[in-house]
Amino acid sequence: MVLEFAKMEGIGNDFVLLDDMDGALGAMGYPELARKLCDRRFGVGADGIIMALPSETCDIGFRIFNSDGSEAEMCGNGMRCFAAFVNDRGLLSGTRFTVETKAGTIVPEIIEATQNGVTRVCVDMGEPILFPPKIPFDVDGDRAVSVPVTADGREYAVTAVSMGNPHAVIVVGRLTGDEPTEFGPSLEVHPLFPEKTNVEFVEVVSPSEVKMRVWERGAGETLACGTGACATAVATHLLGLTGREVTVGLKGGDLAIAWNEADNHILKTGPARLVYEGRVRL
Ligand SMILES: N[C@@H](CCC[C@H](N)C(=O)O)C(=O)O
Repeated sequence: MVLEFAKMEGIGNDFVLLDDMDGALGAMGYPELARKLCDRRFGVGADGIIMALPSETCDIGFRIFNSDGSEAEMCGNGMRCFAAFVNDRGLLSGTRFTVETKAGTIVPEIIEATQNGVTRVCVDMGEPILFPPKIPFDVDGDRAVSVPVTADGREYAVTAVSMGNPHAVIVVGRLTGDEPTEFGPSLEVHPLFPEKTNVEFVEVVSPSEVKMRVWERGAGETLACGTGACATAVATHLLGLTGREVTVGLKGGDLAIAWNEADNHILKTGPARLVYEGRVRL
């Protein structure tokens, strides 16, 4: 079977995008398809695959599978790539549309049309949720923003934020860059996170700028994570370290995050780029 795909990236977080509006690929099993296509030696190579699907509740449907075949509820960088893919292929008309995901309805808007393969997209990522519910209340009866978590004999102050998918955000003094591979694997499978978790290590540069490195659930260290950048902006704001608008600097580039006070929604703005289009034999 020969499959047509688009290889795209959002600040270095890369994906294989597939049009499955007619459901023909579902029979192959998306998890297996993800493992095969994401393999960087025997496949195309990517952090995940993203499917464009029909939807009964939104303009279009979106599913994301990590490189290990596990399904995630949402993907922030992937959503910008998806919006550019949908727009460039003419799957929908208009520059703003509703997308059904396992994390609810997400609304991307193309704010700068594709030029040299690059599209600028702003995504309404919805509302963040502090979790898990087991997190204790502090002495004043407020919910603690972070909890101590021990993994591999080390203690971390973790702020757990769901953007539909789980994130464990840890503020460190100064990033060395080795944190994801050193500490990510044991935190990803910590029992506090029954669905496993993405792990973000964060250095606060100023009230409007942070640096973040990430270990992703089901994909390992990646160059960037959009939902992770949103979770980071929420955590650092709740910890009193940043304002509601922050630039998150990742290995692959920057994302602008704004947490709107009026409706509690998070807007994430950044680029999406078509790397190439191709055909692969499976
Ligand atoms: N890189 C993504 C998140 C992809 C899913 C994640 N690994 C998970 O399992 O939750 C992003 O940009 O948000």
